[in-house]
Amino acid sequence: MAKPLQIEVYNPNGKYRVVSTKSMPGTRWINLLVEQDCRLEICTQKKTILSVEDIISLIGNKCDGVIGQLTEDWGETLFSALSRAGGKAFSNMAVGYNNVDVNAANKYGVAVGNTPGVLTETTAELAASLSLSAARRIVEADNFMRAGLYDGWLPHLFVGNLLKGQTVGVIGAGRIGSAYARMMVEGFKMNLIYYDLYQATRLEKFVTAYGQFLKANGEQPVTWKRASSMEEVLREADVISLHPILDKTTYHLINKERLAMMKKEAILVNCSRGPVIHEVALVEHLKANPMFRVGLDVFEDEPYMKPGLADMKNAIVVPHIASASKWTREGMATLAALNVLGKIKGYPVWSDTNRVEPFLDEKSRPPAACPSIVNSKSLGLPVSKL
Ligand SMILES: NC(=O)c1ccc[n+]([C@@H]2O[C@H](COP(=O)([O-])OP(=O)(O)OC[C@H]3O[C@@H](n4cnc5c(N)ncnc54)[C@H](O)[C@@H]3O)[C@@H](O)[C@H]2O)c1
Ligand SMILES: O=C(O)[C@H](O)CO
Repeated sequence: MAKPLQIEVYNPNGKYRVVSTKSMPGTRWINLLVEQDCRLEICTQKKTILSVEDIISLIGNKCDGVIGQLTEDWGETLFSALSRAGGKAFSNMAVGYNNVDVNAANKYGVAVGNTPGVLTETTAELAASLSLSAARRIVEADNFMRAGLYDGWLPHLFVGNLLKGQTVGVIGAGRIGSAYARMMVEGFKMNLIYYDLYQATRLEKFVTAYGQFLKANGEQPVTWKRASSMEEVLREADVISLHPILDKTTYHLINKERLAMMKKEAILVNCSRGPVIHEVALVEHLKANPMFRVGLDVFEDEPYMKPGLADMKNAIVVPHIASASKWTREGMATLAALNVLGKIKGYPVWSDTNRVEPFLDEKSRPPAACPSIVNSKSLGLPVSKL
C-alpha cells in the first residue's frame, strides 16, 4: 500500500471533514472553516502536482468537501471518489476550471466552485508588465548588464517599441481582458481593438469617456473598435494580449497561420492558458521573426516548455504567476473555502459572481452564500437573495 501523504490537521473534532490538497496563503480561510465546525486537513506533502491516486487517498472514506488546485485532474475518478465519501462540494482555487470535468461533477451532484474577480486586477497587471517588458526588452537588457557586457551608452542599445499611440488588441474581453485593456489605454494612451463573443459595453464606455477627457485637455483622444473577427485584431494590433477561457473554441487559437497574420514587430502576451497558443508554431515564429516578441505566463504542457522556447531572446517566460499578489492569493483561498463551506452548510449561491467583495472584507462576516459555483444551474441550487 502507498505511504500516506503528510497532512496538517486543524480542529480535529470538527463535524465536517474538509480537505485542501495544498497549503494556501493567509489564515482567514482556515479560521472561517474551523469556526463553522469543520475539521480541516491540509496536504503538506512536498510534491508539487498531486496525482489522482494521491487525491483519492486524501479523500478517504469520509469527506464533505475538497479545495483543489488547477494542476489536478478533477474528472470522473475523483468526483466518484468524493461522492462515495459523502462529499458534495469541490472548489478550484482558480477562476479557470479547464482541469475540471463539470459534467462528471454534475453526474455525482458535486458543486464546483471557482474564484472569480479577486484576481482580475492582479492578473491584468502581470499582462501589462509582460507587455512593457517585451516592448522595452527589459529581461534581455537585465541579462546583458549581469553578464558584464555594458561598456557605455549607445544609440542602438536595446531599442524597443513606444506604446503611446499604438494599438492594443485584446482577445477575450471579459473581467481580466477588460481590466488589462483599461490599463493599457489609460496608462499608455493606446487605442483599443478587441474580439470577444460578447460586447464589452462597460469597456467601450470607459474608452469613449477617456477619449473625450483627453480631447478636452488638448490631447490626442484614444479610440476603440470591436473587431468582427479575431483575425482583424491580429492584423491591426501592435500588442495583443490573450484572455479567453480555455475550451474547445480557444484551443490553439493562435497557430502558425494566425501568427503569420500578425505584424512582424508585434508583441503577444498570454496570461490565459498555455494551450490557447500552439507553442511549437510559436517557437518557429520567434526564430523566423527576431523582432516579434512574446511574454508568456502559461505554457502548453506545464511545467514544461516546448523545445527551443527557453533559448529565444525574444521570449519572456514566467512560471504561471499572474495571480500571485498576496491580497489576491489570500482572497482566492477565502473564496475557495467559502464555496466548499457554503455548499456543506446548504447556503444558496451568490447572485453575482462579478461582485465577490463582500466575501473578502476581513472586518465583517462573509455572507451566508457560496461565492461562485459554476454548475449551480445544472444542479438546481437556490440563488441567494442577499
Ligand atoms: N495566468 C494566470 O494565472 C491566470 C489568472 C487568472 C485567470 N486566468 C485565465 O484567464 C481566463 C479568463 O478569466 P476571466 O476572469 O477574465 O474570465 P471571463 O469569463 O470574465 O472572461 C473570459 C472571456 O473570454 C471570452 N471568450 C470565450 N470564448 C471565446 C472565444 N472563442 N473567442 C474570444 N473570446 C472568448 C468570454 O466571452 C469572456 O468574455 C480564466 O478562465 C483563466 O483560464 C489565468
Ligand atoms: O485560473 C486561475 O485562477 C489562474 O490560472 C491561477 O490564478
